[in-house]
Amino acid sequence: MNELRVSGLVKAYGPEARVLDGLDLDVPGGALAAVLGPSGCGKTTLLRVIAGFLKADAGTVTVAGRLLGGPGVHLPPERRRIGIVPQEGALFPHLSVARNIAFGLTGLDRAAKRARVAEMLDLVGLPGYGDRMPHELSGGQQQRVALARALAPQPHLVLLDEPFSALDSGLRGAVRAEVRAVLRQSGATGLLVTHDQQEALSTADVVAVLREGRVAQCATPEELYHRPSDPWLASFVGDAVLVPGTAEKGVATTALGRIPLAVVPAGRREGLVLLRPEQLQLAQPGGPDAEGVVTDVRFFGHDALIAVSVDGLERPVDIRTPTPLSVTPGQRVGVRLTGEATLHPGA
Ligand SMILES: Nc1ncnc2c1ncn2[C@@H]1O[C@H](COP(=O)(O)OP(=O)(O)OP(=O)(O)O)[C@@H](O)[C@H]1O
Repeated sequence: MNELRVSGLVKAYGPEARVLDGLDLDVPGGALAAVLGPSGCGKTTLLRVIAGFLKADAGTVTVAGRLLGGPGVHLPPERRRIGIVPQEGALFPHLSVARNIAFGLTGLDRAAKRARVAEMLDLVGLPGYGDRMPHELSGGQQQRVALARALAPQPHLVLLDEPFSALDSGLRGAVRAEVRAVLRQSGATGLLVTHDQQEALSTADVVAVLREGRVAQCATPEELYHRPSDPWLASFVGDAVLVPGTAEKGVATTALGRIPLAVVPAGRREGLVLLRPEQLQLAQPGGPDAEGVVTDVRFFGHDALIAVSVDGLERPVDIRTPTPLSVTPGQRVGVRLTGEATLHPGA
């Protein structure tokens, strides 16, 4: 299988700038992994080292069991069997769609090349587009051609560097879904670099979050969202409600109420209890629930975030609620908890 294994990768641009600091990452063959992280955390550097454009100072890169880079080994990019889908402007503007796709096809005769180009155009849903020039395509079509070009030489791994950032938001979701489907069909492993957490969660099979030159957590989107390893990850991936609490016998007690814990710590522990805003519900005041005053309402169309200053808590908490809205700022409300939380001891 086409699994990607990155082990102990170190890359510094100078004595002060160690961008990758012993990074480990394993992606199963055929899976699409997203690399997510704050700006400047080293996402592009990681991609460039894997592609072979940059040499690592230490560590190894292996794809489909082949050592591509490591001590004394540095295969050039064209020998790595890695396809690349760069950001916007990826296509050669003076070449037709067919010649763009055929660009990396070496060692095939003309008929075989033509057949492969046609196969790729079918795969990305653009049959008959071979004679068009890139400027005659929409942004979404251009990204599909870029994907076809990357997949044409049958790579083991495809690197996608923020490939959707130039598309408007309406188109982005559809193109993402298509790209994911095409990658699955091709069998290639994918590595998608993005700083858009919604994109990472909705598109990838696994998400690796980079922090300080290493992978802070690599997990399925659901696991990352519901079981982040620490409060920083919780706040970086999605909206987080973090409140002090005490855990005992699998239940956390907080100013918001009591809530079962997904992972039960031994004995009695104190720490930060993580909830997501959709786990908080508005309730009638004067009942058994925690209470507070609505301080702010942010409307998003399908739902809204209601900030509530809860008695006993320093800062307001966010509650995600369906619309139409039933509350206004200044109103006193009850707050009820649902689901399970995680406790981050000593945080
Ligand atoms: N050629 C270079 N020489 C010196 N420093 C560099 C070079 N390329 C990148 N850096 C630095 O390395 C760090 C990581 O850069 P990189 O482009 O890998 O981050 P990134 O996570 O892709 O960022 P972004 O999300 O903003 O694109 C940054 O601090 C950047 O300034």
